[in-house]
Amino acid sequence: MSQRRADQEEGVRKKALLALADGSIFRGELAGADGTTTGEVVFNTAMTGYQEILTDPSYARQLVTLTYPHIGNVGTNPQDAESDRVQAAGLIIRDLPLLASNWRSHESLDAYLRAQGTVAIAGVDTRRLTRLIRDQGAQSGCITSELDEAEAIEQARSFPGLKGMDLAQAVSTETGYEWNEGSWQLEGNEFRPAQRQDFHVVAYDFGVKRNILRLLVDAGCRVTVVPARTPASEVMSLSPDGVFLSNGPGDPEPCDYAIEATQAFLAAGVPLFGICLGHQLLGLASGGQSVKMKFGHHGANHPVLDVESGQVLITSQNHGFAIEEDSLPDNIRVTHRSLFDQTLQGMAHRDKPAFSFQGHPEASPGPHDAKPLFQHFIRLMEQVRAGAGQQA
Ligand SMILES: NC(=O)CC[C@H](N)C(=O)O
Repeated sequence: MSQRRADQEEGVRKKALLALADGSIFRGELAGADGTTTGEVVFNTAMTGYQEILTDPSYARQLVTLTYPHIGNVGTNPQDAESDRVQAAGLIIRDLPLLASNWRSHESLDAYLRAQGTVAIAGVDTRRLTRLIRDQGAQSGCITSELDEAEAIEQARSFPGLKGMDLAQAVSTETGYEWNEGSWQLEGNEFRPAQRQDFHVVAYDFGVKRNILRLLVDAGCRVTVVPARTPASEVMSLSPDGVFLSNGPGDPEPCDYAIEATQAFLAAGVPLFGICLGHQLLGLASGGQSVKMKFGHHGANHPVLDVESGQVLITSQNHGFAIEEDSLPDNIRVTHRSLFDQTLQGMAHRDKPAFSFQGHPEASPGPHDAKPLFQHFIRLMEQVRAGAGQQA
């Protein structure tokens, strides 16, 4: 059913601007909440999944530019959120359609953003902005419906950038909980209930996306989610078959508590699977180094080479930091590389049951080519349980 967006007409007409730290100004109209927001400006090239992107905790403190020009066509719904709220610091789009139309839609994007207090700007020349970021690198920005140009530039410059920022503990859950919900099913428009619970997985929440937890449940895991700063000893007392290191925002390097815990799991030979920030933490815990990328990878169609099989996976990506392949010790083998820039996309320990992936096998949004990695984690837990193997 179509929803007329009469309630947002006023908001769309109100002027807003985006200022970058380099002094660039983009003029547009306010979409979402009135006010001012700052963060690191990045671009995402996915053509679908704006609600999943907005609610992905890995986007904390970032102003997300969506390069697909029409954003809002299918409205928003309660099921597609990857966490309990909008996590991106702001949204930058070309065109906010006048109608939101989809059988699952509950609310227009504009109304949703306003309810969430998220400042967004529409009518921006996102192609110019994306080229600027691609050429000069991600930079700090400010979206405002209330400041003048000079004030907005000053605000943009006051945002220090994500390098050195530990945001994982800022977005993590305060208390542990059990997660029992499987993936969303078209039939019945509902989430698949947990079926088997063959393995107990403790999942660190550094900003975890719900679809990761759902795919662990689908794969036959009982999932206990724990806060980012939970010591390894506490996790070990839960007798997990495996430990999962989640995605999350910010720089992995200052997360010393998580790096330390990961080292303890490696030493104990517990099966480990890391996604995105979790991959970076495994890299650091293994002796590697992380770097801030020029503008990162944010999209849903990035080709990644599976080094051993020679297969190319089309993947979902969202990261601004990376582990440097050259910094990895000899006991790590490279399993995946980006075909865009050859950066490290996946690795495994040769002598421990630990592996990780830089992209997003849970997609949401994006293609499912890398989804078999969840089965790989299951096989690893099976092998360790059977005492048959120590390699990822
Ligand atoms: N999605 C993620 O987990 C992102 C990891 C990290 N914050 C980065 O930007 O590289």
